[in-house]
Amino acid sequence: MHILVTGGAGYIGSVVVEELLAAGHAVTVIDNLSKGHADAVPPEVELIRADLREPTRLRQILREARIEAVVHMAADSLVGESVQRPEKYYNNNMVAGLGLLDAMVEVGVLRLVFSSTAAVYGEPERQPIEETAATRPTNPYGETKLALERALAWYGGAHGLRSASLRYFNAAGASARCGEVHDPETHLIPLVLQVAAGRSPHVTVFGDDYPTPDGTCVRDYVHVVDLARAHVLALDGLERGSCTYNLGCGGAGYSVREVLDVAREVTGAAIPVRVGARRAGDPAVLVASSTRIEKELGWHPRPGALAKIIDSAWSWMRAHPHGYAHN
Ligand SMILES: NC(=O)c1ccc[n+]([C@@H]2O[C@H](COP(=O)([O-])OP(=O)(O)OC[C@H]3O[C@@H](n4cnc5c(N)ncnc54)[C@H](O)[C@@H]3O)[C@@H](O)[C@H]2O)c1
Ligand SMILES: O=c1ccn([C@@H]2O[C@H](COP(=O)(O)OP(=O)(O)O[C@H]3O[C@H](CO)[C@H](O)[C@H](O)[C@H]3O)[C@@H](O)[C@H]2O)c(=O)[nH]1
Repeated sequence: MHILVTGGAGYIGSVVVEELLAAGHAVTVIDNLSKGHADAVPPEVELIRADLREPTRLRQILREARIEAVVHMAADSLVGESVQRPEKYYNNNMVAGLGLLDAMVEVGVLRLVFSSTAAVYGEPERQPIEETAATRPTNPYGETKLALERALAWYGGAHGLRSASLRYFNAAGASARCGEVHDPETHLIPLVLQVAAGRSPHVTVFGDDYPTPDGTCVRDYVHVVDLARAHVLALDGLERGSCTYNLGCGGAGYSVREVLDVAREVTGAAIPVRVGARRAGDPAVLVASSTRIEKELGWHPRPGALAKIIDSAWSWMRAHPHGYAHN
């Protein structure tokens, strides 16, 4: 198929593009490069530098490139910022998302894989979290992602749009070509590795008084390459209808202190730590049950996860000490 990847110059998007190509699909990327990097897009893929909120351009791209399916990853995705600036998230995640759906329906592109998030669950009552758990987002980021998920269900009924909403837990790691470069960086693993590389003096642990075994937050880190492979499976799965899947590694997850310990083993660096205040909006534990996608689509994240994830990110960082060459 010819697939349009929105946000394909971003961290996860660039790896999804690699996996789609490896599966034999043709790919076009649309990205406004607000956060993405032109160099993250493989040279054989057309990168259209445009904003999703350009409706005429969007329809033209869908028609002229004869797009058959869309992987929609373009979004703003910082939980804290979304609380400070809800309008930015309602605009870019919900309004722009709805504009994309309208363009797709008008042009007759009726297959979509959507990047959703564990943030739709808010503070879940039970771990691991199943897709049937209550969705009660605690920030505008999760709220706007959930709003688009719900719109997808209604557009499906009315217009025959088939969709897969993939609720990612914590994406981490790198492929051989693509790694995580955000400015500012807010994610734990790249921040820890910046300290290991001597670029920052210490990691701040956001709270050590959570009701968890060592007092720090527990998360479910999933290798970005495994995550990307799920998109290929989800596209194939659309033949059977619409669906919603969690994407995590399950198990017990890893606390912030466990992440630090594994990073020390992988890098051989001391990685000094300071304990700071809790970060607003951080649930204590977020661990996925990914049983549904394992059973229905045969997706299996690779075992031995965290050390391999951190090792891949560390290798990429050392090979690309200045990140990407262009934006
Ligand atoms: N990183 C995670 O752990 C995580 C977890 C859950 C969900 N997600 C979701 O996965 C997706 C990708 O996340 P990421 O970490 O790769 O983020 P990212 O910021 O690296 O990538 C997003 C890309 O979208 C582009 N973009 C944003 N708004 C756009 C617009 N209006 N028009 C065109 N391009 C636009 C940005 O330039 C960027 O390249 C997002 O939808 C995010 O909400 C990420
Ligand atoms: O400097 C830091 C950075 C993070 N953390 C902690 O490390 C854990 C992971 O934090 P990240 O910022 O790496 O990731 P989040 O769990 O906050 O966010 C991820 O999960 C969210 C859903 O809950 C969203 O989907 C978001 O896009 C995705 O990156 C959290 O407990 C956080 O408090 C620290 O202690 N210090």
